[in-house]
Amino acid sequence: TQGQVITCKAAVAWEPNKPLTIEDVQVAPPQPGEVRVQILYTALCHTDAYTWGGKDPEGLFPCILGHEAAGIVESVGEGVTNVQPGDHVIPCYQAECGECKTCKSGKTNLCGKVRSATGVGVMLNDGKSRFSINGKPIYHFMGTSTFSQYTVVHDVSVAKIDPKAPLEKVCLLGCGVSTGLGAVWNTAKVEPGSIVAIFGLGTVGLAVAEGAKTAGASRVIGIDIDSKKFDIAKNFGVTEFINPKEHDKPIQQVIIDCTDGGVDYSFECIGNVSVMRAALECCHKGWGTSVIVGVAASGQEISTRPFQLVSGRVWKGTAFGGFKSRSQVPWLVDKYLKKEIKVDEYITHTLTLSEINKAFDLLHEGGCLRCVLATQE
Ligand SMILES: NC(=O)C1=CN([C@@H]2O[C@H](COP(=O)(O)OP(=O)(O)OC[C@H]3O[C@@H](n4cnc5c(N)ncnc54)[C@H](O)[C@@H]3O)[C@@H](O)[C@H]2O)C=CC1
Ligand SMILES: N[C@@H](CCC(=O)N[C@@H](CSC=O)C(=O)NCC(=O)O)C(=O)O
Ligand SMILES: [Zn+2]
Ligand SMILES: [Zn+2]
Repeated sequence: TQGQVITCKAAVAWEPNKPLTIEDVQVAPPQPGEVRVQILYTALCHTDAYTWGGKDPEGLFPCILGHEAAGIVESVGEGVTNVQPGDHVIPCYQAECGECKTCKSGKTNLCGKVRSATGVGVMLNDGKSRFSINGKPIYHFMGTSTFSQYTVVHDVSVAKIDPKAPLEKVCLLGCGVSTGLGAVWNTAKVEPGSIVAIFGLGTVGLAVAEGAKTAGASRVIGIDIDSKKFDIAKNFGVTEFINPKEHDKPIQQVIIDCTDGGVDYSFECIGNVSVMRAALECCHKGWGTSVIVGVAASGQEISTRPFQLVSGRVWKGTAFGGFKSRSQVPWLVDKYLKKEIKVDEYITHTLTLSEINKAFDLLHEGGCLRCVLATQE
């Protein structure tokens, strides 16, 4: 297949909210600096649903969604040295080139090398898509497009991992689990003894809980409007639960009252701007830090009284938990292999690529954390 166009199955999102259809898609060979990957397993993240739902200002249609996956390198373009055919890899929507201004800053995991292209659904080399159906281009998504049996990614957007790792599990390290852990370890830098509040107990929020537990937090307060989440959350380190629907007072006041003035760290893992405000305002004055992890819909804005910040609270955000993708995803995979972090526990459902619409339905049901799709049926 090297150097040839591959025709394979992919789930195409033609329009927002319209069911995806499985199509025969032509995947062009990788150009210089590109890697063609056979995707074996891909999970769905809430961000896929957000873009499919028309809430993403960068959402372009028709496109191939998907960004939490694992596979094997099929071929590489000219000049690619970091991976070779046969390598086991995790595509990384947050690139790491190591050479651009932001990579070299040492202050962030955001990489600027390919972001301008991935934000408009194309590849950097020629500004075009590698996907087409009978000559009609189909946009890439987040530089990964993993709802396909084959995809093409930039070489700076692929992490080589230990071939011993089960790809049907570690695909989750391509987004949700890594993001939650990193939000605690890299962005907030939670210290032992801290009181932590987590708003939203989906995969991302539960990974925050696991990160907080390993960081030595003394109390981990989980807040969710779905009380069914509470039982499972105990297994990830949540020690106390609050359902805002069961309280008359604003949730920030409920939390302040039960924590002697507020929490040390809070994490918003929903994408709701009102909850983002509550998450900031439940922090302790003088030092409490709130991290925005959730992705809010196009047009939404956050607000609070400036006094909240003047009086010492800190408002931050995180992308991919602050992890440098190509360097640190292999490290996370190794931690999983050493049983130092959970991954299997987040997988509540397994389906095939052709059942992807059912998987999107499941994502909106309380009982689903992550649904992993096998792509090679
Ligand atoms: N910043 C980043 O790098 C990343 C951000 N995300 C974003 O993180 C968010 C969470 O993702 P998932 O865990 O996959 O989503 P999810 O949908 O599985 O979890 C969200 C949870 O929030 C709860 N919830 C909804 N409204 C609520 C409210 N008003 N108050 C309290 N709880 C509420 C739901 O019951 C659910 O348990 C999404 O917005 C996603 O787009 C995901 C991955 C990476
Ligand atoms: N396209 C959206 C922004 C979506 C967003 O914030 N994405 C996160 C990752 S969410 C993963 O599930 C992210 O890493 N953001 C940083 C980035 O460089 O994209 C919009 O335009 O609002
Ligand atoms: Zn994601
Ligand atoms: Zn870079």
